[in-house]
Amino acid sequence: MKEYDALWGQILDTLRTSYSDEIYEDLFEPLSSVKKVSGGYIYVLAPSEYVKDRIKRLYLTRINSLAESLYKKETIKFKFVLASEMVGEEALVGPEKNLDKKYRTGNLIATLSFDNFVVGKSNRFAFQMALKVADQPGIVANPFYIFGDVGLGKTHLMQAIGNYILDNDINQKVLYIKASDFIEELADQIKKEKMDQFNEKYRDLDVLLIDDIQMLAGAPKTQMEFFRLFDLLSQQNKQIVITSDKPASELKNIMSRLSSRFEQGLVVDIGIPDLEHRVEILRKKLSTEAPDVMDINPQVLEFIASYFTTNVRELEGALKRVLFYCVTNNIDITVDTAAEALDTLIKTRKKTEALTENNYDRIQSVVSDYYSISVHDLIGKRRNAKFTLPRHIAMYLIKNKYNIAYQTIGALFGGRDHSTVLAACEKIENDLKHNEQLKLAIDNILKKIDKPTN
Ligand SMILES: Nc1ncnc2c1ncn2[C@@H]1O[C@H](COP(=O)(O)OP(=O)(O)OP(=O)(O)O)[C@@H](O)[C@H]1O
Repeated sequence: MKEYDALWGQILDTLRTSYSDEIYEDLFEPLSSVKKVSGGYIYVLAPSEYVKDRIKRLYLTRINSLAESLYKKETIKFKFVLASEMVGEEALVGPEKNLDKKYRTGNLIATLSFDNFVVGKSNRFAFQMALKVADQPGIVANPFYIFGDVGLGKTHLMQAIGNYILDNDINQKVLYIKASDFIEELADQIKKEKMDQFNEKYRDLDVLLIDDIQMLAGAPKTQMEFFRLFDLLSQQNKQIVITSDKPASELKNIMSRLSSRFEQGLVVDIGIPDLEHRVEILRKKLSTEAPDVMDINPQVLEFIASYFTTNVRELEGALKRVLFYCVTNNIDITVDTAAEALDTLIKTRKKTEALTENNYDRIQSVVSDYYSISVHDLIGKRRNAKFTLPRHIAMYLIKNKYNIAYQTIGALFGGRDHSTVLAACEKIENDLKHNEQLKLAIDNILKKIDKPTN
């Protein structure tokens, strides 16, 4: 068994260097060690259907080819299974469940529905409107534009619209696509001179769901093509749903006739869920993914929700980690064991949060130093040019370096609102085009910010 563990360790090391930290942490890190070797297969426990399914669809071929090149003694392949499938030998070696049941036509994932979308203050309006759009596609709001920060449920809501429409009328031609895949597909079809096929596929749709539209930035050809498609579909009242990480007016490098079209319909945002809402999301996840531990102490859920505050994907990941940790170690799920399971994650989060917060502080202190004013005045209310220029520069630098929401930056400057920060950043950006002195000042400030402090 040891040599199979070593092989699996080697494969994990290779995967860690091949994929982004996010993919590694989300999919590979939660996998266990080798559980069993039988019939030419190495069995590894996956913590959830989600991980198992993604590994199988996207990474199994790569894992097996790594196994082939690293292990020469015999042909050996990997299988990823859930703990529940490990109970009976037969369940393991018997025919696999049809995982594709989870997927349906048009790239839709059947499990992303309105039913399991937990509603709270931060997403209530978006949810209510999504339901109306799904009920009367092409009529209520077209396009329907959903924006919000990473991992807050935009894709879930968009997919739920698609699923609902298909549930009502199986003949509807619904397609979900990520904007980055749309760019790739278009480039590919142009290369293969198959634009007819491309047009046929997209212009024939009843419902187009396009995810992460900000990815079209800097792809002018795709934007032109998308613009044509958008006009064609909307003229025929075909429903278009768009998601983005920012409001349409803040999209950069997207042609304005396109972004202004996005605002013609209805724009909704999804915010950060509060504690109660986050606990509810965890409870819902438990009820679908681990119903046998539904009687878990509510304090465990509160504990997890109190640390993972800004991203539902991370929140879910933390819950999965706790479940997996306790199941594999055969221990009760308590606040203490949850803390043990999440120890490294929580420490890393604290470190990055502290680091980033300090960096905002650092920008503020370097800028105030440079202009010989106090940080108090930099973030304060006084409005003469002596204070406003450095203030605007500091806001601009924080936005450019960390790309955090304007609202968040406003909070760092005495609770100023989103539009004040936006105007300040735009002003500096415009001035930089012709003001050499400003450019020089910002270059110097940046050098000071980047200089290591002891
Ligand atoms: N309100 C909610 N209720 C239940 N699950 C949710 C909710 N919000 C988010 N999730 C879950 O959180 C995970 C991340 O959500 P989703 O992928 O929709 O985020 P996103 O906003 O599209 O993120 P990104 O910007 O990275 O594309 C998904 O598993 C989704 O099902």
